[in-house]
Amino acid sequence: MSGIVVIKCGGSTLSDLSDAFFHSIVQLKQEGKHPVLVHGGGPDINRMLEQLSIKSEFVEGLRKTTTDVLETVEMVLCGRVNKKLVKRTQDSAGLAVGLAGCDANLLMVRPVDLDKLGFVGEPISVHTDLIHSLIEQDLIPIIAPIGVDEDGIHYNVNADTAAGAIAEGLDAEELVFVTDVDGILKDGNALDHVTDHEVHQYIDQGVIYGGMIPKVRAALKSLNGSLPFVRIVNGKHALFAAGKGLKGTKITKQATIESVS
Ligand SMILES: Nc1ncnc2c1ncn2[C@@H]1O[C@H](COP(=O)(O)OP(=O)(O)O)[C@@H](O)[C@H]1O
Ligand SMILES: CC(=O)N[C@@H](CCC(=O)OP(=O)(O)O)C(=O)O
Repeated sequence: MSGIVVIKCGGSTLSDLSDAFFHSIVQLKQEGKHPVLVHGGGPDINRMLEQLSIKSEFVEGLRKTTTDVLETVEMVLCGRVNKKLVKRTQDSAGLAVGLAGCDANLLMVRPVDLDKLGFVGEPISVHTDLIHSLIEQDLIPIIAPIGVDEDGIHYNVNADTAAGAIAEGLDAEELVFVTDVDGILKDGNALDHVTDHEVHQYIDQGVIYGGMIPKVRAALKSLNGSLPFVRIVNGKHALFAAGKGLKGTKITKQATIESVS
């Protein structure tokens, strides 16, 4: 199916997303494209864990996920955050269906490292039939990043990683990371274009760090598939419908930079 646009909404920007943002996603659908939202919700998870006095820590950017943490992550992502996004989309006259990667075995994963990280999953395959049928019914899928393994066990998946895998699995024509900065910043300025080669350099130099690392890693992985470029944009001003012109940073492979600029 052509025209699929995967939009990853980061937890960092969820409270900044405007009505215009959701209107533009619905408009994109009306223009014949097929938006699919994948969301995070790290800050909301942190707040709930704190309220419940459940300790959690990050190991190399991934939340160590015990059984208690997993239960809280599912509650926050599949319950609160997912349904808020469904509401915002429907308030903008779209019809949305909220689901998680464990529904209908959409996002199949394996544990990254059970001893070190607990129930943290890395995607191994994506079953796209359900998403395709939702799209065919003119619905906008909104997906929480909970994966499932072949034994039916649920896992917490970094939302950037989940979005990259889902974009690849759906053969999306676009993948956009919506976050709380204007793109990849270097010396205080957002870069227009960055190549895969430069991304590696910036990670080594410490220009790209923290929460930006899973985004660029997911972007680089997707560039090995069908996508010619991946964007990182600020949720405060991102608008998707035709003619709006998404700003932010475009990540491409070295060889394709000229053809997509
Ligand atoms: N070079 C960079 N340019 C922009 N942001 C960066 C960079 N390196 C690290 N970051 C950090 O990445 C953050 C975005 O990642 P994260 O907080 O995980 O957001 P999200 O919830 O949207 O996934 C930015 O707010 C910033 O602190
Ligand atoms: C394994 C892992 O770290 N999962 C993330 C899932 C949410 C997420 O990625 O949210 P953001 O996009 O807001 O960062 C977590 O528990 O925070």
